[in-house]
Amino acid sequence: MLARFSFDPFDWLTRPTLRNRPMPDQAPDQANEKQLAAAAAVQELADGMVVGLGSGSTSALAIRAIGAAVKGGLDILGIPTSVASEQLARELGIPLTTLDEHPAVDLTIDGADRFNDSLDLIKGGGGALLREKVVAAASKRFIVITDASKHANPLGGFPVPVEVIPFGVQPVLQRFTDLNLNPVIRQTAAGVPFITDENNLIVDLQIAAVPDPTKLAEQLVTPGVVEHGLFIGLADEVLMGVGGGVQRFTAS
Ligand SMILES: O=C(CO)[C@H](O)[C@H](O)COP(=O)(O)O
Repeated sequence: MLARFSFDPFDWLTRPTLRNRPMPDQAPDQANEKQLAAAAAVQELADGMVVGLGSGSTSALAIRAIGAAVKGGLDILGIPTSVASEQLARELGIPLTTLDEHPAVDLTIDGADRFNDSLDLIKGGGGALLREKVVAAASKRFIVITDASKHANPLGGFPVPVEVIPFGVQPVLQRFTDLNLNPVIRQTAAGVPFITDENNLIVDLQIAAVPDPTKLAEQLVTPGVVEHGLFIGLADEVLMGVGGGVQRFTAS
């Protein structure tokens, strides 16, 4: 029988769900950095665009700014990457569409849990990585918005989420344990497994650093895994709020 729990330095992450996740305590600077990055990304929108709407607290700020722009006359269609983002976009009156109607997305704006100088990302802290990756991969341009705490070389300092079908979770846990990846099934505040918008489980790999994201991504491909939170070669730019401004990282 696999041990399901060990010391969890990311305990806050494993408890709440995306839908009811309280914002972890964040310094005013961090909140301001997120706001600056979100506002800068929204400047890139233009009439007629199909826009991927990311998930998480930074994306929510961008969605709010998009909602205000739409009220002011901006003519776009949004494709949300989670149920939570869809609810927020609807509340704000942002017209929505689907990948069935628009399989090519002009621009997606989404947050990240970590990024490195190569613009490899760890995503899925909110459990929305599957839809996020589908939308990012369908996008002509993918802009990531973060505060300064998300920049990490090597990539790491945050668990790598993996979305797994419930039927296959035990063999997947066994494989990841054999690879010394310290897998833990994500739990909600109520102590039951977190269920994604696609009705799967999230297994968080509690590893300190990901010096070779491509190698780890290859190791994660095994039956039962639907997708993982390593976004490699997808981001075109990261807009990182830092201090009172925005630092722009571009893919080389
Ligand atoms: O990948 C994500 C959700 O699945 C989020 O983009 C990521 O967790 C960043 O969230 P926040 O902006 O709240 O820090």
